[in-house]
Amino acid sequence: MSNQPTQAINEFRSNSSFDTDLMTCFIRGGPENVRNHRAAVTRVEKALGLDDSWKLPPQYGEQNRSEQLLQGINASRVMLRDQNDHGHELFHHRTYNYQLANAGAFNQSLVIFLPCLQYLASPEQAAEWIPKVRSGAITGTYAQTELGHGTFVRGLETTATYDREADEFIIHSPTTASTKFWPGSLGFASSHTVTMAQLQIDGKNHGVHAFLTQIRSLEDWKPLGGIELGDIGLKFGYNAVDNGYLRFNHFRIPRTAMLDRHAQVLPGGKYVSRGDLTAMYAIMLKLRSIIVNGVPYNLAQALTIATRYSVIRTQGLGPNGLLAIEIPILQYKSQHFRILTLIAKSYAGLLVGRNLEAEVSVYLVQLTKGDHSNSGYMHVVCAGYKAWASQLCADGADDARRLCGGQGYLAMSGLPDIVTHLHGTPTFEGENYVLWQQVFRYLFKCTQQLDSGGRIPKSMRYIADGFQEYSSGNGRSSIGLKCTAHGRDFLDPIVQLSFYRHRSLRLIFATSAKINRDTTDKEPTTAANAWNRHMMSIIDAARAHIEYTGLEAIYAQLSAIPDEYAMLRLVLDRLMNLYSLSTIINPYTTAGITFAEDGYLSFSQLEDIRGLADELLGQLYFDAVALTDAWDFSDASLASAIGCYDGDAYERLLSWTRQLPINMKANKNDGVFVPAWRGIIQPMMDGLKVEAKL
Ligand SMILES: Cc1cc2nc3c(=O)[nH]c(=O)nc-3n(C[C@H](O)[C@H](O)[C@H](O)COP(=O)(O)OP(=O)(O)OC[C@H]3O[C@@H](n4cnc5c(N)ncnc54)[C@H](O)[C@@H]3O)c2cc1C
Repeated sequence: MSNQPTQAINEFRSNSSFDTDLMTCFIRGGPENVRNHRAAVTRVEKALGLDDSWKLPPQYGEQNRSEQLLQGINASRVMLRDQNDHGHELFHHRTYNYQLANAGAFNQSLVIFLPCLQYLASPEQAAEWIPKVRSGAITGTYAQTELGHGTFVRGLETTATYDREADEFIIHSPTTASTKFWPGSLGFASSHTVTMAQLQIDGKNHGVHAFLTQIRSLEDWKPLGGIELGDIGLKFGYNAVDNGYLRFNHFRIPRTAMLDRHAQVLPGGKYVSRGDLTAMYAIMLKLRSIIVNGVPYNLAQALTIATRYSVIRTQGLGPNGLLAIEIPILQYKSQHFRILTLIAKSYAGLLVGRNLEAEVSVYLVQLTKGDHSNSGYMHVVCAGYKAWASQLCADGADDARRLCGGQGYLAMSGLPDIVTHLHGTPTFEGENYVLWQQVFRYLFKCTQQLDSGGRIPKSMRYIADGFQEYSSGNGRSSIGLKCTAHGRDFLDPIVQLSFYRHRSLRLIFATSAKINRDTTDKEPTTAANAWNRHMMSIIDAARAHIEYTGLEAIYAQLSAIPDEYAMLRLVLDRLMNLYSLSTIINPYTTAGITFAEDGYLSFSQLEDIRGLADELLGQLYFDAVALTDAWDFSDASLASAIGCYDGDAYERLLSWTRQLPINMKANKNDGVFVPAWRGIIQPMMDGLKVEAKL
């Protein structure tokens, strides 16, 4: 190990402005959580043989598809066992290496299959099945998506037809497009699924319902008769899990296998609806909030690697090429800006996620009391934050990868796996562009209510307050409004919230006005066409609303920070100021246009904001390493040759490179890669010699 990089990285650590351990406790929710989590991760890493950071992690060897899956299934087994042996649920939502739980073969069982039973099953069904899932006696997944339909659930084609004689359902895949395709752990790791299928009784379709379906024998794990299934192959990411396909050929299950908390089929075929959507809402909201809470960790993983590497890597002789020694790349302003604004986003995601979790918990209690009054609002909040957080973190992690230059493109940097994993999140559990529309649909309804003199929910009060100012004539009445702040005013959260609020109101009312105009003009178009025509404005407005309420959530969290973390206020304030201001002036995105396009913020105000962002970057420079250390990722969980805690990137990368099986095998043959030499290169050379003679 060489000392130089460790010294460089430690210099940052000793110059940071806050206590890293205290920040870890803040991030993880207290010292006890930190201790328990560290102990569990250490046990799992040891059991998987990952605890020596100088040893090449197995995934960088020559793993084929089968070996990747085996490694993933084994890791999942170890996590499940650790939870059972030590009585905790730390891996229910995230794996030991912080991937969302659906990336682990049996974790899928806990993150989605289990909640389906908790919220969709009757008490009797739940009592029978839940203990089996918790202990691992059965493993399950959630089979909704089909080849032909993912987003549009009503379009699913799998059928569950009631057979009165046998008192059973016949589950069937009538077309190629109805093949279940994508569910995690479906290929080989699950014994059961919750299958979403169209319920048919006496030729009448009752819509999509959930059926607990055993798909494999618990004796020999063979697929049951009438079932064809398997893995869907290599994916962009998520390769340690067996996302699978499944076809049903008139497969029979008992009538009691329909999860019947909110609808039941009685013996003889009578359909009884309890009209209770609680269950569906609860699961969807919970899963989305898990994503919102999970993805900032993945962004922070990518940034931990990129920050450590940017401190130890030196390249070039300074901005003018005039310095005598090469400088750490973090000193280049573009690197400095990108890393710190991304770190700010990871903390923004953490705080928004925390706020959301609290809101979801309150809502779930309301639901258990039969109070649905908040359902529309909570649906919007979870959909919007899921779309916001998944995009922010996926894009951010990819930039973190680019921040490491060529090395970031190496699998052994750990970054491609983090990035590709994150890039699944904008797609599953509600495709983001579809979710943005759901957010706006709710906002649009609010504006229609106000137009007709009605009232809107209290949680949307800012829209009611802005109604007079912003609503008339395509939002034109807001055009003359100007922000009056200048200079250091922009560091005031109230000022920041005021221009996020302005932008959101303006876009919501202007977009609503455009849709209304198109549906009521002389040549009216249908509402659906108007919607489609203005979809990009719709997405802009929905985003602006979520970014405004997200910033409110961030400042609400900061103002309620417990006393024991008061010492962190300064650095967190700086970070959140940087997050809020750099969203407007970031030269790499066009998101800032909507803050200024109507003249609300002037050129000189934007310059003030740029100056303040610059000042914040300077204040946070030496905090960069500590801000990422504080997330407390072990070396094994990062699986990065260039991002280990000691900063010894070059030595470790070269060591791992030498351990690559392809190099080890070649070295046994004096550095010759025999199959390439014997099979291709040698015959080619021989051919060239013959040609040359001719
Ligand atoms: C890693 C991963 C894990 C998954 N795990 C599971 C699982 O466990 N169980 C399961 O059932 N499924 C799973 N899925 C499937 C996933 O839920 C679907 O892929 C997702 O719902 C998107 O649906 P789709 O593939 O049909 O995309 P499509 O809906 O076909 O989307 C394609 C494009 O069309 C656009 N589009 C579609 N509809 C609209 C619209 N109304 N307005 C505007 N644009 C639109 C989208 O924005 C997108 O750009 C998983 C997927 C991934 C990637």
